[in-house]
Amino acid sequence: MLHTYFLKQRLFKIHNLPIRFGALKRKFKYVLGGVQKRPGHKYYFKEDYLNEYDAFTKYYRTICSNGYISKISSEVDNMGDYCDLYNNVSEDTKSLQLNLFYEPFTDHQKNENILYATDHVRIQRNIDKGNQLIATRNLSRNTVLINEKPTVLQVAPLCSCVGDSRTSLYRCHHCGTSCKQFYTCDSCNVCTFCSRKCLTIACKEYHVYECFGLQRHFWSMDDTDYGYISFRILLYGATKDFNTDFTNYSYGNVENNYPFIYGLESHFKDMSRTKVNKILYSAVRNLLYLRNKTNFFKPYKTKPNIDDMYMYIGGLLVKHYCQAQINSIILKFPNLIVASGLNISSGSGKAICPTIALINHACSPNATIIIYSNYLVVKSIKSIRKGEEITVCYTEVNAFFSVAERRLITEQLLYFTCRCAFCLFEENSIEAPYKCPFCENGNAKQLENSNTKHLGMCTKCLKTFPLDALMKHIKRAAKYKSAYNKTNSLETLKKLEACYKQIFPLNSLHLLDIYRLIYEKHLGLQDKPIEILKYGILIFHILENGLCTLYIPLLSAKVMFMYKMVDMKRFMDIKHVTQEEFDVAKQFTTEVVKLKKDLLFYLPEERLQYYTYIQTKVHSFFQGITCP
Ligand SMILES: C[S@@+](CC[C@H](N)C(=O)[O-])C[C@H]1O[C@@H](n2cnc3c(N)ncnc32)[C@H](O)[C@@H]1O
Repeated sequence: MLHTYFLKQRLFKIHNLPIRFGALKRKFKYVLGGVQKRPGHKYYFKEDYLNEYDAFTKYYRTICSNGYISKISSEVDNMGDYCDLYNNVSEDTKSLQLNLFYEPFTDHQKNENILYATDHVRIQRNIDKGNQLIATRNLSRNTVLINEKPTVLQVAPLCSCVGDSRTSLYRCHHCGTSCKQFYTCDSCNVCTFCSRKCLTIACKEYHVYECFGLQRHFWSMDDTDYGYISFRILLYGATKDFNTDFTNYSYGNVENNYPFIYGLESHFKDMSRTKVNKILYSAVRNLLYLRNKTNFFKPYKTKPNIDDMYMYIGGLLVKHYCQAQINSIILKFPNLIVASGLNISSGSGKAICPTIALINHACSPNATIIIYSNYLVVKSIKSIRKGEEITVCYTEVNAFFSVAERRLITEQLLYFTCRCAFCLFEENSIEAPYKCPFCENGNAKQLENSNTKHLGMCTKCLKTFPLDALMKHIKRAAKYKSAYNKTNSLETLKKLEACYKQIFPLNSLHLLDIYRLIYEKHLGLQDKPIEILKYGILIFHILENGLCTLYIPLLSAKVMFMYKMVDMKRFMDIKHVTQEEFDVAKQFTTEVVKLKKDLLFYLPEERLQYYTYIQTKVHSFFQGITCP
């Protein structure tokens, strides 16, 4: 029995295992995956990651002692006969396979320091989010930023018991290309490859270990299970001697991307116990499969301390499972479904792309990931300013949920509290709502401690100040608010606005609500156009400040706003405005005119011409107006 075997191997004396194993590995110079190891490689464990490793060994010890290990072990040992995978595939299906979506990108400048990226981006460290990608110049929409081939890929193999093979589309198991002709592995007849080269590499590097399991659906391959991809990352690491050294400062290496996979975020420590147990179970299962059903460990069987090796691999499987959860890109291939009308259950999967994994999440993102056959391409979906962070949306959250709802989703599913620009802005308005008397637009909060109950502290300059004066305004504001709710009078609302300006920063959401009410409910065509312009501009300023970037609804709203101004009969009659009003209006119209470049790629030509006409008209009006 396996557990007795492990017992014999003194598997449980593992407290100082990393050090012992480091020495062990150097001693072994072992052979993995049929590839002869080069001598002299360094092996080490990073202090930070001992936790996954320790957790695995502890779990293993527990399930060995309560007999559970024999249950998993017999599950692996009794894996049934393989199914009739692939036999049902007709000739017709084969003729449906086309490499429709291959689109090589050759026209962009390569980044010298980041593998697969264009020179439009660079890496920066952020205290809250770790690595982030930053735009090195102003970018227009639809710009290619990264064009990456997955380092590790999971493509669910085609099988009649998983999906209807007659309407399925084939993808290369190794590189993901959708292909016209394919080759299959002789022994499993399950995995399809686009070329003999892919087949040979796959068989040599990892397929030899997975072949048996794939025939028997050992891995579920569904969206929420990362057992298979963690196994594949491990096998990729094995071909690179688990070498996690990177000597120069550039990010990514085609020859050995394992150090960069190894360095990916895992959030192991943030996961719930149930989740961790699921991962540990998957790791044990994979480990037993490797041990019982493949010759992965064969080169070490005769060596002492083979038990250390098992624990080391188990720890890595846990680590890679966690990393895959956080960093894999789910491949749905919707472009293929739309274009071909095919069910592509066989074509879906996951990809590990260390360069794309540098991109952080945002609830209002400025880039997206597109799948082109065997490439994953990151393209901008908005115009991006130089220095702005490149972001994509990881999950089904969007800016229309509240910050609390969005954070609940990222915390539960992805183990981090979202700190994107949009969330921070909203958070500040809720958690530290007050105006700081010392710095412009600083957000201050009330200190919680009972001794300091009447003290406020600015989150920006960290200075404290008495809240008494603010409290007076807050009381007064409450009075005005209830009065407004009863009377709906513009006069009261303006008093509330004045009061809010004493309490909240000028770009706060509280003031936005007031401006919106005034603009949408109280100002009509009979009012002074300059008043309308003033409140409209205030609304746009707050929105832009919050959203941090330019995006299409905001842009078209701005132009529609200008259109409204042009349409107002009395607008053209304005002869005199105050210097202040004039400056604000001029600055705004100049900004809008500058946006033409952005509009250029957002709008069809007819609409663009129309919008440009409006912009120019209002702009020239303000250029021509006289001031006292
Ligand atoms: C795919 S990685 C992105 C690169 C990562 N910053 C790094 O240093 O490796 C995802 C991880 O980045 C961090 N992250 C991404 N977006 C974030 C956000 N909006 N707020 C806070 N952390 C974020 C989280 O730790 C998340 O698990």
